[in-house]
Amino acid sequence: MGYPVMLNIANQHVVVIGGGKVAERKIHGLLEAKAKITVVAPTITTGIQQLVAIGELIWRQKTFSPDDIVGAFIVIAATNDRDVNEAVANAAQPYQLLNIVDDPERSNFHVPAVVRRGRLTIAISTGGASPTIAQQIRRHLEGLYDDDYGRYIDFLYECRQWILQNVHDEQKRKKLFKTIADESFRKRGNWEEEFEQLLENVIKE
Ligand SMILES: C[C@@]1(CC(=O)O)C2=NC(=C\c3[nH]c(c(CCC(=O)O)c3CC(=O)O)Cc3[nH]c(c(CC(=O)O)c3CCC(=O)O)/C=C3\N/C(=C\2)[C@@H](CCC(=O)O)[C@]3(C)CC(=O)O)/[C@H]1CCC(=O)O
Ligand SMILES: NC(=O)c1ccc[n+]([C@@H]2O[C@H](COP(=O)([O-])OP(=O)(O)OC[C@H]3O[C@@H](n4cnc5c(N)ncnc54)[C@H](O)[C@@H]3O)[C@@H](O)[C@H]2O)c1
Repeated sequence: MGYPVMLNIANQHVVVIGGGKVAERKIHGLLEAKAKITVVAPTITTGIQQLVAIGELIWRQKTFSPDDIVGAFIVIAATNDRDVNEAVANAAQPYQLLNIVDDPERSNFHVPAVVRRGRLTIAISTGGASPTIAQQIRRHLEGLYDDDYGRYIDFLYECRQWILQNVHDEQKRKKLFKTIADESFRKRGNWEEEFEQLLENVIKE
């Protein structure tokens, strides 16, 4: 059973071997997390070419060699050649995070399907059973959690930071956190005004 985590990979070095359709999909997810990406491949998709042109990542136009992954925090082997992907697996150090797109058994992590709504992240994994089902569940959840929900989550984040800084009474904090996380509060939609009012009331108590 996999152990789910949220990795902070901002400014971390990621090397993607291969520049096809699957590599492009992984690159989009990595860019959202602000990774520093190097792609190693003799040819890349037009989508990746555009990202190279605007300086979002570095392309080394070559076939894989073991020195390409030295110092990488994450290594993704995404070529269409099983032998090359295996060579990448053999070159990786045990402490590197390794995803081989055609060999889940030799990978030490898989990439889940993801819904992002503001600070909310929902990751879906079927543990290699069916990426297509993971995609279906993602689409289903995208319908349940809309952009407004994301704005609500971001609002909660701002409130939480403010409360942690300014409200030192633990009972009051708990009451505030609980109230703004209530479904009825979210649905009424006057988040800012209600929060101001709530603060006044709770602080007076
Ligand atoms: C979720 C998602 C994330 C992402 O890639 O970003 C993802 N695959 C997605 C799509 C997708 N992948 C495939 C198809 C074609 C239909 C089909 O075959 O079913 C489609 C659908 C499509 O392309 O539309 C084929 C496929 N995938 C893997 C193998 C090899 C194998 O299983 O051995 C093969 C056969 C290759 C071959 O032909 O040989 C392996 C993996 N794919 C994973 C993740 C990991 C397990 C996640 C899990 O189990 O939940 C894992 C283990 C490793 C990894 O890649 O991390 C993304 C959906 C994103 C979204 O839409 O939200
Ligand atoms: N994990 C997944 O989500 C998933 C989904 C579909 C397919 N797959 C698997 O992923 C593989 C890649 O699929 P694709 O559609 O992206 O393939 P693709 O044909 O679009 O791209 C292959 C890429 O690999 C590069 N490449 C080939 N030899 C190389 C080498 N020696 N060094 C560096 N780069 C090299 C090519 O230049 C090209 O950029 C498929 O073989 C399939 O088994 C995985």
